[in-house]
Amino acid sequence: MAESKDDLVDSVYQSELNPGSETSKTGSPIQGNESTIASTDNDNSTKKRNISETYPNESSKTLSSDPHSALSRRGISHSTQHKKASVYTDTNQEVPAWMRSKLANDAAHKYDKYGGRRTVELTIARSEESKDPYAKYASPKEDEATQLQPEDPYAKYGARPRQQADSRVIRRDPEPERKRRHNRPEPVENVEEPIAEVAAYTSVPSLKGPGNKTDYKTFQSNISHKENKDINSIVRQHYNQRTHQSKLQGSRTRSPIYKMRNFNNAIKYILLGNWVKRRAPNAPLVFLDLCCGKGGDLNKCEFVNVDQYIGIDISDASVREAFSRYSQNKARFIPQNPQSKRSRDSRRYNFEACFATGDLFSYTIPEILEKNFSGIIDALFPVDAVSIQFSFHYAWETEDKVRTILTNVSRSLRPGGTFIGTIPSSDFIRSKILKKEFTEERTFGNDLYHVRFEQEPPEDGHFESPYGNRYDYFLKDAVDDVPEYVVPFETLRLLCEDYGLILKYKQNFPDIFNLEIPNYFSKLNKNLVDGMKRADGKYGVEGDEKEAVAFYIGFVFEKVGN
Ligand SMILES: C[S@@+](CC[C@H](N)C(=O)[O-])C[C@H]1O[C@@H](n2cnc3c(N)ncnc32)[C@H](O)[C@@H]1O
Repeated sequence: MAESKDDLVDSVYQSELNPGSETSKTGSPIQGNESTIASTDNDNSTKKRNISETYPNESSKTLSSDPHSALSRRGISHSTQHKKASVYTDTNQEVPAWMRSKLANDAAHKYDKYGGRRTVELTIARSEESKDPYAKYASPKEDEATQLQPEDPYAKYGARPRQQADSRVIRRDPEPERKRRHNRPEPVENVEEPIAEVAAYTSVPSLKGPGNKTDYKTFQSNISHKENKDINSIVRQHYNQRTHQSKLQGSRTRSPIYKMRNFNNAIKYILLGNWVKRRAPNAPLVFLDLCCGKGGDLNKCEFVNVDQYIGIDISDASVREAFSRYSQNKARFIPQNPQSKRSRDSRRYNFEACFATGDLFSYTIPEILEKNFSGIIDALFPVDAVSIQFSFHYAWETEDKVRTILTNVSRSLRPGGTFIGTIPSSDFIRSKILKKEFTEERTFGNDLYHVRFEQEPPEDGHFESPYGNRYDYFLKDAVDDVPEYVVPFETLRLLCEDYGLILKYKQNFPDIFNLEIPNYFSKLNKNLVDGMKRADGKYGVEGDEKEAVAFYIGFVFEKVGN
């Protein structure tokens, strides 16, 4: 267990603290020190958390009657102008109330507001799904009239023992004092990998990418001894490598999945556009992006008029990229209230943002954020929307991980706030199993994507436990056989209820697109729309892409309470 916050921190990146100046020494346009990036290595493989056995009473903080004072970004910047990010701060100095109690108590009681776990027995009802909604997505045995069976009754699912510490994970040394003093981001490098494993990058002939405009270098990861690594290590390495390579690949429009990427982005625009809601007309809109990656959803946050963005991801290279993307596109002057933001410059980000590196499936959000953004929980939480896009499936290795991320979601959201995500469809997977559309290598898919199960999936499509049902996922030019886990949706729905999250919406990607895109065509960026134009002149995906996108669903839960 981490004895102190310092145990959790390997390095911190922060824009130059330079109130009054608009340009930091790193060249990023900043205002005060509001644009801050923090990196907290929260890899759980070498640490354990102490989670209490009962939830404390839900203590959703009521916002101050003046929402601007309660949630104001200025509030944060003012305090931090005098007091740099908390890593530099003596713990004896003034700290927020919740943190004082934390410091006074055993570390085990830290962040009680974020709660612990209780062991609950869920009786999972059988899915009422009676027809196969995936029959229309091309499959070799489409004609065989195979009915979907009802969902497995996961009446009982014990948590698996916590993963043992993995000594193979190379931890970064604490950041040298010199770097801390200068508060500068480190140059991008693959910090947790031995040099040999990143040789592919050092041997790239030109750092400017392929010389010929028509060349495109398809992404391939290079992770050795995957079989001996835990999922966090593989995932982080994979997304770190992807971040580095994406700069060298050539024009994105040449990617074999360019249309599919645009399609997936359109889905996310639709989901966020329909479900991110401001609390009140004059209240700032706060958005928490869990597993934010390279900040691919920053544009969508501008689209839905976010005022404050918080992004967290386990991949440090991705987080740095997200911060850099944000810094380069941040509006020079950000209107300070939602009304004046009607005149916001839509080509820029008219919101404040902060980014941190952390393992969201093993640590609470205060543990990840507070060390570097002292007071942030009091100032910005609860938030209006929590988003987790294309990432939740990595958590379904163990019940512990799923409960930790759901605690993070639920404790972060205001009542009425929304939890919005995209995950692989368990119904789609079951449909593949039932139709026996698997090769002998336990694989289904096509030239664009495939799914390979670690173990023979049960013939009736009902996995014994809802957790730990691992497969390797491949998507050309994006994901290179990275392990993921089945997310049995009915289990997710019932678990969410347990966390005060009620299902409002669930739809597969093709249906989201077909039903909603007419409302969005005129609102979406022209390049995005043009990037979905098919050979037949219509818009959407085609060929192998159809099945690859049908693999996913979007969901929305709402936090209940008052
Ligand atoms: C497919 S990417 C999605 C990125 C982004 N949400 C998007 O839609 O573009 C999955 C992301 O999940 C992140 N991730 C996986 N496990 C994580 C964990 N335990 N904690 C935080 N982030 C994690 C990865 O680093 C990666 O950036």
